[in-house]
Amino acid sequence: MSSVIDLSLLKGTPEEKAATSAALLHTLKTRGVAQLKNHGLPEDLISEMFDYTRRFFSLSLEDKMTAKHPPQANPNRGYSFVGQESVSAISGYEKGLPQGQAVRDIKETLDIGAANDDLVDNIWVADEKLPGFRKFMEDFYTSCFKVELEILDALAQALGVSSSDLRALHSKAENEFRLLHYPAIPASELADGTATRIAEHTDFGTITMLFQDSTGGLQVEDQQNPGVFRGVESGGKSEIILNIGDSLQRLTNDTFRAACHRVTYPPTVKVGSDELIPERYSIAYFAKPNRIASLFPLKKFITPSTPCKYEDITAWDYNNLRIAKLFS
Ligand SMILES: O=C(O)CCC(=O)C(=O)O
Ligand SMILES: [Fe+2]
Repeated sequence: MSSVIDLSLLKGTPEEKAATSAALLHTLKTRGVAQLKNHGLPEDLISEMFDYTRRFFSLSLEDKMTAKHPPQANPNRGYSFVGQESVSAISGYEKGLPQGQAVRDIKETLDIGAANDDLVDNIWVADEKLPGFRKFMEDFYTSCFKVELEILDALAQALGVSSSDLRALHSKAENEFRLLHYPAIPASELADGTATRIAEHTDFGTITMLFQDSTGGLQVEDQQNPGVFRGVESGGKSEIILNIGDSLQRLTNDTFRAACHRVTYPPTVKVGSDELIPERYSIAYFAKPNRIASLFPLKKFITPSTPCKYEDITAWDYNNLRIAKLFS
């Protein structure tokens, strides 16, 4: 079955909406990720976003460091240089596996939040370094929020929960948005397993909407076959790759499990060869519940045969618990 889902059908007849929502749920539960087309974000806008992303990372290190991410995890805003953040510190978290196996991520990132966030300000390079960048990214964030709400409605329908309740949990748009650049490196640098592009992990929020260029290398763990990772080939830059994060896993008491994913060699490059792995750009929009929202599983998912698996915690406390390890 093709896992590319036409999101415009959510605006179709009630039958089309129900079938599309069900297909989304099924794909996420089996494959771990769903590839979405006709989601409403114009192709030109996405091209421009990749263009700005490329231009940001092409600035000198000195310029990028004028917007530097603090050395600690919080506030999670600004530019992180190659080596600053290590995702392997949290690999296996939701599986309860031992953590902290040291693998370096060879990536640089820029973390962005809502322009009007109550708690945390964004950290930008001066506008004259990259005119229009800030405005573009702030607007793009808002456009992603609209798509997020449509996806949440569809998931609510397929799960049989109230879509207004799920929307209410996300009403403040306290989301995060990350630009990523994986520089070109010789394949031999990844050969001994002490470095990768991004180590395996689950995202912390509700859902993640990811855009990737055509380089490849993104892999997701099959939900039915733990330990088996499959490549997610790019269906073009404007495709959204959707995955579930830890917060939705908790809210649904494991009905949905967060998809474990990583980025490594693209399929075109032979493992351990001395070929150059081409650079790669991606953009991730992490939809998160409001900071004050409770992540206690929703009533519908607590039954005699599926007893509650999680303690109560706010989304913000949970998020901070998870990110604390990333920059230590
Ligand atoms: O670069 C990618 O495709 C994935 C990035 C990612 O998983 C993340 O930033 O959480
Ligand atoms: Fe991720």
